[in-house]
Amino acid sequence: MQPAVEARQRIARLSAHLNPTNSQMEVNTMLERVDCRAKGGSPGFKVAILGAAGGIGQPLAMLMKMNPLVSVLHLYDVVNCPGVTADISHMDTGAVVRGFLGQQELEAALTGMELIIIPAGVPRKPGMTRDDLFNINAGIVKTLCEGIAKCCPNAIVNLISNPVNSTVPIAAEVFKRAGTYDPKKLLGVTMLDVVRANTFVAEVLGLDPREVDVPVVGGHAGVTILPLLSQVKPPCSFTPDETEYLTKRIQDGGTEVVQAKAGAGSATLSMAYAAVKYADACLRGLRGDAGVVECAFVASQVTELPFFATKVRLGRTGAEEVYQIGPLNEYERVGLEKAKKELAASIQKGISFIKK
Ligand SMILES: NC(=O)C1=CN([C@@H]2O[C@H](COP(=O)(O)OP(=O)(O)OC[C@H]3O[C@@H](n4cnc5c(N)ncnc54)[C@H](O)[C@@H]3O)[C@@H](O)[C@H]2O)C=CC1
Ligand SMILES: O=C([O-])CC(=O)C(=O)O
Repeated sequence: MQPAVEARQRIARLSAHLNPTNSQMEVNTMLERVDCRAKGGSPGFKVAILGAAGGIGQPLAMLMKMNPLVSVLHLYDVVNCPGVTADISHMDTGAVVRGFLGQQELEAALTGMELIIIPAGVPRKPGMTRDDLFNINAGIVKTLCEGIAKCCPNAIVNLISNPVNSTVPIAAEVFKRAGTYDPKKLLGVTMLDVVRANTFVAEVLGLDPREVDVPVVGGHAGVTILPLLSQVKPPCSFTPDETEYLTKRIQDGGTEVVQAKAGAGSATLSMAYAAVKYADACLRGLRGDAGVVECAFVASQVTELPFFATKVRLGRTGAEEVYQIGPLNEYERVGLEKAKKELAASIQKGISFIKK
């Protein structure tokens, strides 16, 4: 074809794409066509975000588009995805971005993906617990995981949707039913608890949060969030008052944001930051980097419970090693018993949702 003709046709396609009378779906299709030179061939991983148009999804999509380990970024949601995709796709970073709208495009969104991040679902309002989200979010997570089992059974899954203590067991049961369950690849994201713990502990110690490492074990709701202040690095000690203040503030960090947002949702920006920090660790593990260790809520034999959050080593196949809790002081031993009691019920609730 003559270069001039080709250029005119390309401009015609672009003007069609920019025509405000296009429906959302047409814009979506045109975006892929206009994107014809972008083959997604740069080195990196293929990542999908499910719930990409939400409060967490949008900043998460932006930060993943900035991650040099990502070559292809699929954005999926049941609403507003074409707009978010168009917006993010203009960023001059390496990852090729494609948008997918609605259940009929879920399979296309998932096919070929290596890491799936799921922030789909409703957030809390003041006065609610994370468990109050179960009735809506359980069904959403089930449907999305059925799609993953069918279209990308080998992908690593980072599950953010609450209540994480129940949605991770739900996902495991869906994958077991489909015959695709690999416990190493299903990771409940508890990174925000660690991010908060590092921040609040650094404040008390007068340190830079980037120098602080606080293991947070158990789960992701109230008393199941158990910061291990006796294992903080750099080594330090806390008074009983400091221990009480820090433990409560870390456990109630989510509620602090829900109340401050006063009905407009829960943590989104700090969560997107934490999700990207965690996804980046997963991608470095997949690449084969040594010594990538972060906390996550995973299938575990560390306690008598089938799932528990501790530090895990991330490698080419996912969570390749689940670390023990380590030595606890008396305050933490009491906290662990409370955490396990609540966790056992939340895990069972998730399992029963699929088995019923
Ligand atoms: N694990 C953690 O540390 C944290 C978890 N969360 C949880 O993350 C979830 C999302 O929170 P936000 O982004 O603030 O909520 P949001 O309501 O702003 O966004 C959720 C998005 O999910 C989409 N969605 C709903 N059903 C869907 C489906 N079937 N398939 C695909 N997408 C679907 C919605 O259209 C919306 O765009 C909530 O359950 C919240 O509790 C929030 C903060 C921290
Ligand atoms: O508190 C919520 O509902 C959201 C969440 O999980 C968190 O911010 O830790």
